[in-house]
Amino acid sequence: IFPPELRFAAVKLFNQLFRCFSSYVYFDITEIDGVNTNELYNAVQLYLSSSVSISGNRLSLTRALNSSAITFGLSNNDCILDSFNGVTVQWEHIVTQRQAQGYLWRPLPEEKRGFTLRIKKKDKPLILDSYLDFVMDKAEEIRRKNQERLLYTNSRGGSLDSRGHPWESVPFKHPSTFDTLAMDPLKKQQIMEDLRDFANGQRFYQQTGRAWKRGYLLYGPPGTGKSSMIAAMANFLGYDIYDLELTEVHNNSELRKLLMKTTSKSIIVIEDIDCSINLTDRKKKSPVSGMRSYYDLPDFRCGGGNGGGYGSISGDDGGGNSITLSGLLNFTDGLWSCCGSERIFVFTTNHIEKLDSALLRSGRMDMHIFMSYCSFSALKILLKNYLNYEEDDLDSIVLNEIKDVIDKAKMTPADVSELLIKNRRCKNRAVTELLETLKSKAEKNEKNSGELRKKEMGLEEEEEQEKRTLDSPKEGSEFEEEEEDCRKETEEEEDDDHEKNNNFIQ
Ligand SMILES: Nc1ncnc2c1ncn2[C@@H]1O[C@H](COP(=O)(O)OP(=O)(O)OP(=O)(O)O)[C@@H](O)[C@H]1O
Ligand SMILES: [Mg+2]
Repeated sequence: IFPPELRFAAVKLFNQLFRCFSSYVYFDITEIDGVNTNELYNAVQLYLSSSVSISGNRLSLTRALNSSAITFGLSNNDCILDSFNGVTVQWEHIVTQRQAQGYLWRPLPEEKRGFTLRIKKKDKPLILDSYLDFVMDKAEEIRRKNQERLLYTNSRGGSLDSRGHPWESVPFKHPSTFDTLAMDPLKKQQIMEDLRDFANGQRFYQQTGRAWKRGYLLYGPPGTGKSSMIAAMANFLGYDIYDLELTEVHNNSELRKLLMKTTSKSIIVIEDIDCSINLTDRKKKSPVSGMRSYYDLPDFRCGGGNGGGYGSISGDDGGGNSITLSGLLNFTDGLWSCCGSERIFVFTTNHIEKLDSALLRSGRMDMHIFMSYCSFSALKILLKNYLNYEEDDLDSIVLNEIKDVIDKAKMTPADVSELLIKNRRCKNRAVTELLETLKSKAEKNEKNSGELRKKEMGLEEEEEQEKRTLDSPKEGSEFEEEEEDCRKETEEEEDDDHEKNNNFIQ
């Protein structure tokens, strides 16, 4: 009976009256704002997926491109309550049919989707100030967690891609985690806590006026898990990895450009740093110039031109065609290192003694982590991961035997895991072979160290002998000794006189 316009006006009036007297305010977040996609809508959807989980009756499931996880979402016209700082809010997912449209340059979906946020009027300031920011941050975190991580490399040697990017990326799917990493559990815990503190430390870094970055140096013999640790760090934090190949970088400014093109929340890795650049103490005098230090000198690069070893020194001092140590130091700790934030630098080396102390100081390499040979606690982790062995499953006699020899054997986790993989079908054989290998290695090491000790003792004796022959009295020295004695006596007499005089004066 009523014309539609009148009916629409009446509903609108009723709604307005209702909202006037209601103690709630409503915010509509539509999927498409005009013709642009509304970022907030996607963020809310993702955020709610973490709180909805699998508890609802009817949920919508999505899996985005490049995502490694399925996310749950609210179904059409469903509601969910959320609380933030003690305030309860309600989200409603509203889906309606879109009315027929005229010609659009970009066709819109047939359904009109949006979230309506209902909050108490008195809570409005709190919600608008921080809740929506919180939702955005949380959504970003979930997105990062679900998204595949990327491994970037600069192996193109400085050339840029069509978008001006010097880095090439591939999906990063390394399965190493802190659970699979065999090392002392206490040390592992410390590293994990340090990483967690770093990732949650935005306010701390701001308060203390420090750039939000942290450096780790992983050192130890080959096969002790340095690269595996980097992968575990990336998986733990959900960061991308930039694997910087220093031998592909031609000069300091190229290094800086590479740094500028890295994103936040990433780990920048330089593996085998001692092989990539000459990193002797920058205070040492250069053998070539005599005046300038290594710090000022251009780098002697590995594998450059003359195949292996450090390349030759060019006449250039930094701005030209090779990286210098100072360039690298600026890269890790200079003003440029803080473009972007939340960066972790990881350097690895087999020879820490070769590195410049300037590179090792706190602020550049904040934490030095020694990756050691396989210890008993590390072995237990490997046995559990590779053979599904718990400590109680093993015979205590065998366990004690292993405990006795494992440190002396100096076997790397890589060697141990290889042995376990080889025998993974027969657990008993794996353990017996492991024990045998450990014993024979321990014996060999002891024999070697005994021989070395003997050699050293022999050398020491020879040196002593040489010293004795050099120190043996020469002709005329007796007279010198007598003279020395006389001199001492006169000096003592003089001192006595002085004392007497002094006493007297006093
Ligand atoms: N601590 C460890 N925990 C678990 N697995 C390990 C560990 N160390 C080594 N491995 C195994 O050995 C292999 C080699 O280890 P990784 O590449 O991490 O050693 P690395 O210390 O980086 O050696 P390099 O100095 O030669 O680069 C890995 O594939 C991993 O499976
Ligand atoms: Mg490695």
